[in-house]
Amino acid sequence: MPEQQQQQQQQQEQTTTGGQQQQVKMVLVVAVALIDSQHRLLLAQRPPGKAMAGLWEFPGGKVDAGETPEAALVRELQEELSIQVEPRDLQPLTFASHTYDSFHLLMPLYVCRKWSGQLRGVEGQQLAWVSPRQLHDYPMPAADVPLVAPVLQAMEAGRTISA
Ligand SMILES: Nc1nc2c([nH]c(=O)n2[C@H]2C[C@H](O)[C@@H](COP(=O)(O)OP(=O)(O)OP(=O)(O)O)O2)c(=O)[nH]1
Repeated sequence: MPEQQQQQQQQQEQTTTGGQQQQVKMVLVVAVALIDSQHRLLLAQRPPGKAMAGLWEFPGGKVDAGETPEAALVRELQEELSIQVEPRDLQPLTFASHTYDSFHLLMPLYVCRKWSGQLRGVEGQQLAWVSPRQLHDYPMPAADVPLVAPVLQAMEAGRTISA
């Protein structure tokens, strides 16, 4: 095997088996940019007592073992917001890949414009419907910052399509 290829393989093995490299705890979270007919985005505030309390995030949560990201998101939206979403109405938009102090977050972000049910914060979390202009007034977790531009684009695209 050529030396370069051998080095690449060794690097891969170290990353996947732990080898000499530092182990990374990878956390898979799935989240949604829920956009309503007035082109506003739903943000949820992280409650007191949790990590990053007070920051505004995209609704969602951890993907359980054996679950697809879409199934996890459908479940989380039912549990957190009491709404029903069809997997086909979840459009992949972008993802976050961010290293926090104690874990690495990998978070696919979907856009959803269609749901049923009466939306409410089931866990008592504060919710806000936010216009593109207001979005910068809502402090978000570090991982979410690079997602703001694509989300704004999706909000604007919806406005153009429905105009
Ligand atoms: N749902 C969501 N989570 C986010 C966003 N940005 C971000 O860094 N996260 C982080 C916060 C948490 O560490 C993790 C979400 O998992 P979670 O909601 O199940 O975790 P949690 O800390 O609220 O609660 P727990 O179940 O671990 O007690 O992802 C976001 O926009 N939406």
